[in-house]
Amino acid sequence: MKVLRDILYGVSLDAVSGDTAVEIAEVQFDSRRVGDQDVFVAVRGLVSDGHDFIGKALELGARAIVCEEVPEQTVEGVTYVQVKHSATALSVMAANFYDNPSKNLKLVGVTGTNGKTTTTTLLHELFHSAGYSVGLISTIKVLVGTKEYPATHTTPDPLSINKYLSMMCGAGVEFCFMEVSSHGIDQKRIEGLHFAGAVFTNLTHDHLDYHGSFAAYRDTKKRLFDQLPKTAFALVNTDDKNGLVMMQNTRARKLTYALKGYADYRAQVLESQFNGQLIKLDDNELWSKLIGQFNAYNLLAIYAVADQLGLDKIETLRLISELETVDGRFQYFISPQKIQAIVDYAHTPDALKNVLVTISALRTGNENVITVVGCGGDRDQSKRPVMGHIASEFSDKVIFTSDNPRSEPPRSIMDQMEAGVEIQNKKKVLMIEDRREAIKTACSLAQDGDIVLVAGKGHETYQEVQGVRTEFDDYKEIIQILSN
Ligand SMILES: CC(=O)N[C@H]1[C@@H](OP(=O)(O)OP(=O)(O)OC[C@H]2O[C@@H](n3ccc(=O)[nH]c3=O)[C@H](O)[C@@H]2O)O[C@H](CO)[C@@H](O)[C@@H]1O[C@H](C)C(=O)N[C@@H](C)C(=O)N[C@H](CCC(=O)O)C(=O)O
Ligand SMILES: Nc1ncnc2c1ncn2[C@@H]1O[C@H](COP(=O)(O)OP(=O)(O)OP(=O)(O)O)[C@@H](O)[C@H]1O
Ligand SMILES: N[C@H](CCC[C@H](N)C(=O)O)C(=O)O
Ligand SMILES: [Mg+2]
Repeated sequence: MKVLRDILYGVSLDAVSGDTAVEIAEVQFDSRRVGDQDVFVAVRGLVSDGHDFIGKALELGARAIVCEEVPEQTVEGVTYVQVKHSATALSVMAANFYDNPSKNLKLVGVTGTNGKTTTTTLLHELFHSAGYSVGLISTIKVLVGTKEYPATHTTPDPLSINKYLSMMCGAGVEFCFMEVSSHGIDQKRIEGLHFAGAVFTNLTHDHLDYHGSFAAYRDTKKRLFDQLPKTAFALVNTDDKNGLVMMQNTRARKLTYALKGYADYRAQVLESQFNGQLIKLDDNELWSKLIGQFNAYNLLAIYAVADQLGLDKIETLRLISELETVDGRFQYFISPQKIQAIVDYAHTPDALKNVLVTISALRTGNENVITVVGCGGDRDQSKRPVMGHIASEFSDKVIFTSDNPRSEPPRSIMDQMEAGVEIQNKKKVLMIEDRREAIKTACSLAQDGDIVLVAGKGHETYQEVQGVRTEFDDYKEIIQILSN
């Protein structure tokens, strides 16, 4: 039990009616979860409005209501708190309710279009192998030390975030690495968190359906850096043209990393192969099993974070050289018939291009590249023709297929991808709606030495159609097909 007044500490209040000294069992933002003596925060969403569920929350026993508009009919004995912005209030309340756990460990947020899961997962691995107890909040999973919980979002809702952080504090976790998505920032899921540092990986085309424009998407990402305290570090990739923009208004210590331009932390790729790459990092040479220039950026970022958090540089380099590929990120398999398979989570134009350019550069002869790719339903439609163009331009054969069509007809998503294919590349394209059939066909077209890239779903273990998820795992599928 916590006292409402304490839970509201730091929330900017417009008006209060009723007692704020009441005891509260839990904070809730979903009326369906409300129990006796909870405080219900009514948040306006994209589909519905939490204010419409205040009555339901009261029926279920809510003791207090936090909202932007107090209902005309109020209930005796209930405390009503009016705020400007419920979602912001919810985050601050969630942090208070769990005793501000982000202040009791070192929390580092990683944002950017691509590389968040890779960077945070590698940081978790690195610090774990350096002997620390570490937390992770990512697209793939949440880790409290080594205990694993399933992820629902890349950046979960504020109650979940603070609950996990509080569990981490209880388990003696010293560092937590967390992905910060633009949805998370926009929906104020990270408000009220105390960050020790933040990293910006890059900014390219994604989520324009949600943010409306690239500028709005960029400004949303920037808010993570605007929010940092003076004691934190802000580490940005300055090879990305928006790197410096991120730091414009931050109070944090400004740090940069780059492969191309001048920066505080620098690296250079000296040699690349299918089994890894040789990187010069801070004047030391390092062999990593992670492939592609984009991973050189990720490795440089984690090296810089480790340095900022006080790890020994030489020990860090040794540990980085032992890091394994993250699930579903450039996962490589070579079949008995010498067909090379790569499963990668590239689901944005930039990621797809990076992966295909990396594959091209690693080709030793005239192996063909056969790409299987789709685009998610109910997500940014404008990236579909761009991804269609990239897939066909950088592959010898491309099969457009389904990738979580959600509520959309798969064929129409595939048609939008195909619309981006230039006339001279049209003959490279096949359209196979069923993803399993698409992968099978790609494998049957492949000859000795050829490369089959299956892009877009990476670690995902399901295919989502009309709200129903059926088991599907690209990596398992392709291994099974190629092993028979
Ligand atoms: C588009 C989007 O981000 N939507 C998120 C948003 O939902 P919403 O605005 O539709 O909420 P709503 O259904 O309108 O409900 C409004 C309020 O009424 C409440 N409600 C609703 C119904 C009811 O009976 N009672 C009730 O109290 C809801 O709990 C909510 O507080 O708020 C919900 C509660 O926090 C989120 O679960 C939901 O994520 C949906 C499921 C989602 O798919 N989000 C994706 C796009 C997302 O967030 N992705 C990013 C990553 C992107 C990337 O990595 O590239 C992420 O961080 O995961
Ligand atoms: N630093 C990087 N720059 C560009 N592309 C990258 C980088 N790191 C990874 N990628 C590509 O992007 C894909 C997604 O990587 P990752 O899962 O790490 O990104 P993310 O930012 O977590 O994505 P999401 O928004 O879905 O959470 C990878 O499979 C790879 O193709
Ligand atoms: N976090 C991203 C993941 C996209 C992965 C892709 N497989 C899809 O389902 O669109 C999103 O929700 O947009
Ligand atoms: Mg991620």
